[in-house]
Amino acid sequence: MSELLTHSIIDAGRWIDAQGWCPATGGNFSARIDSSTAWVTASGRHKGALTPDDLIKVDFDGQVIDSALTPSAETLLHTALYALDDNIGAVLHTHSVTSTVLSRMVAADYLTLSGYEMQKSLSGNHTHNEQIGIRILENTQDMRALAQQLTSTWARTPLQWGFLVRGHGLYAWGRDMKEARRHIEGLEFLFACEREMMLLKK
Ligand SMILES: CSCCC(=O)C(=O)COP(=O)(O)O
Ligand SMILES: [Zn+2]
Repeated sequence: MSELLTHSIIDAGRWIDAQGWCPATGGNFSARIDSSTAWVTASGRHKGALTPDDLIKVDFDGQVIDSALTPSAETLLHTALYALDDNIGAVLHTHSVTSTVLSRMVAADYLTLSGYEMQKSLSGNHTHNEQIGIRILENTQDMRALAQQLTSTWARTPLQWGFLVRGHGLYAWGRDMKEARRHIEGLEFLFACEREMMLLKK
């Protein structure tokens, strides 16, 4: 089971790198093991060339279990998501050009999307006609503060599919790695469309 999980992270990393969404050690990934632990990528590794040795078991306080390696600097965002929603099985974080730029072009707390058929790539969406909001959190190097932003926004309104961190990148999740991959791919596609629309309107 654990081997399946670790390989799902390694495969996701190769795929994300092939899309150009995790340049220069950017991004990090994780998969839930059980109700209190997850596998997360080690900090500072190129996420397109991960091996099983680059994966670390952590608890939901971000504490390392049985490893001398340093987990992702952003581990607390992954573990906060697992603690917030028992249905989250995998989390992917990308540093695409589109997510980085778009999150700086929109000044508001939410990016609103509507009118796109590809909204249906996000679970629970059955029409292009709905308005969907993707929360934009303010970036900070203080991961406890960023995890706190996430937790307090969630307490007001639970988030779905993913969120942006301004000038930084995208987090997306799913019930399992397959769904997390669909959500990150769907969101990246929708963001690319939105960025293109904004540029054409200028
Ligand atoms: C050059 S990447 C800057 C850190 C970051 O935002 C990231 O996603 C990667 O950090 P990690 O510690 O997971 O390697
Ligand atoms: Zn990052």
